[in-house]
Amino acid sequence: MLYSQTPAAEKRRLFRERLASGELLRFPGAFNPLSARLIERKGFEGVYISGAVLAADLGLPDIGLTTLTEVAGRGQQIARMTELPAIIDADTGFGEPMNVARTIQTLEDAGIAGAHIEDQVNPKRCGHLDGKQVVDEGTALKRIRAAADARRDPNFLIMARTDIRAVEGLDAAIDRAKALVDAGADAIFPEAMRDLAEFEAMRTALDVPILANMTEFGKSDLFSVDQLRDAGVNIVIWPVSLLRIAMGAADRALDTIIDEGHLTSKLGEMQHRADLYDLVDYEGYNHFDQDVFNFEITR
Ligand SMILES: C[C@](O)(C(=O)O)[C@H](CC(=O)O)C(=O)O
Ligand SMILES: [Mg+2]
Repeated sequence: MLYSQTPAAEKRRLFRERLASGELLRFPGAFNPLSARLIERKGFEGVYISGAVLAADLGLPDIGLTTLTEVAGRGQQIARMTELPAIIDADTGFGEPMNVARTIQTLEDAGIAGAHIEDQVNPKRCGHLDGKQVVDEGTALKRIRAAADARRDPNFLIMARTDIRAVEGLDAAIDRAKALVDAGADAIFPEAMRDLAEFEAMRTALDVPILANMTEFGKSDLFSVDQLRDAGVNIVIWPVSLLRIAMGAADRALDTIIDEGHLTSKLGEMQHRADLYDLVDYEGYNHFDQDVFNFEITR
């Protein structure tokens, strides 16, 4: 009822414990707070909060237009809806290293379990677009040092994302990732890896957890959970997938209204009212106070 019962510090502690176990943790992207509940209900290990989804949700391209306030606000709304740890996309940290420090503290306050900061130049763009540019190593390391020094909860996961693979190749990505770990990154998000061998090379080169981004229609092939586990990946995200699926379904449903004049043929594809009520726990509110809510739904 209402919100998550697990305090943020406890979510982070449990997340660190699971990450240390070496198992592959699956983090689908929640495109809103309600979908975070669904992800938890299905038994996933965590929730990813995507910058691309937040931008798209606002009708914006993913080119660094969103602000820390917007990202932290949406992150808080999503994180507090689930007992699962949430990892959030903090883009380039929203400015200079001092801004990065403030970003991390703000995300801690929002109840987030970890964040990734990337080494693109400002303004950044989606990691799967052409024409990306990355900052020099010194600037990238400063961002991560600032992030690691700023956190107050040592269990808040600082993940360094490097976009250098698409610009300078795999060897440069491995060198950059090693330097980012030395600067204090707890985990590495190697962006736009092309194939499994590249993930394996990253795995061999690093002692910290690595993340695989299984975003569709991008530069990486799409691998299964089993393939990624075998390659030694520790966290996998499907950042935009649920939004793509929901928007695809919405698009088709609008066509159906135009073509058929009603949505009867789509009922089987819809989340039933009973399932929605179950997900938001109407029953819990009913128990809390019969005067506030005393409604039953039957199929
Ligand atoms: C992971 C990512 O940073 C995101 O914002 O979700 C994007 C995803 C995408 O645009 O498909 C990315 O840059 O990979
Ligand atoms: Mg992003």
